[in-house]
Amino acid sequence: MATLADYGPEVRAEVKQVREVVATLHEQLIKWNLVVWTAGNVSQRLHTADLMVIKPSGLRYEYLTPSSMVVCDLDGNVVDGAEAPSSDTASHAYIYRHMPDVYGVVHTHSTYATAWAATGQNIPCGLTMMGDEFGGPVPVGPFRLIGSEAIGEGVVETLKKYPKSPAVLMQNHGPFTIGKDAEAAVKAAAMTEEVAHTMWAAKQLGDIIPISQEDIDSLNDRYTNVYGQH
Ligand SMILES: O=C(CO)[C@@H](O)[C@H](O)COP(=O)(O)O
Repeated sequence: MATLADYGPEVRAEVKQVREVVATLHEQLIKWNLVVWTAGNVSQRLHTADLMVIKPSGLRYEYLTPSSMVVCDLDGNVVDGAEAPSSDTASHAYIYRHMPDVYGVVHTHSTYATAWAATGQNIPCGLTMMGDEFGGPVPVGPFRLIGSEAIGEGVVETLKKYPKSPAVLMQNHGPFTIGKDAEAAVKAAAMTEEVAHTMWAAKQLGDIIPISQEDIDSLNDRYTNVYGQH
């Protein structure tokens, strides 16, 4: 099995940088109230080699450091790190192998998104923000047991049906989000929780007013191509 020493200086330099990024982004999961105790995980794929950096399993967030992040290949084998990698490593690896534009994956158990997952309901697209961020509803994925690539398969198969969504609510489990890097996937996790909360509150008040698909597409197009600094 390869070790990090088998890779060149460019790869080792990227590993160092990505370890820092991934360790620091776990602080954002706490800041946005997306995880409790040791639940949840962040990973980022490298550009210089078929490797990813992921959280160690079951370590409390306050003990996470760049050096405790685990480097794995895209089959989930450990290439560098003293700790055992996240329980969801094989699923993150599956997503990277099957979605070549994805360089960040995040899993949380954020409260409202996970409540929708427990009921097996898509979050309906009733907010302009959802048109922007998700291009439609936030979809529910199938129930899958933890510990293999089965969750990753469920995420990928669900996103084939909802290609604009950066999030899947795995049934009875919680959100898995993707992005062009780990920061984008963390943002998607925060946005998922925000809309899950608002749409839950809206349901308590009455019926959701749907937004037409044409308007959703227009919102998503503007947000993707015009919004922000270009
Ligand atoms: O729910 C799950 C497993 O999918 C995880 O979020 C655990 O709660 C945290 O697992 P580690 O990443 O610490 O192994």
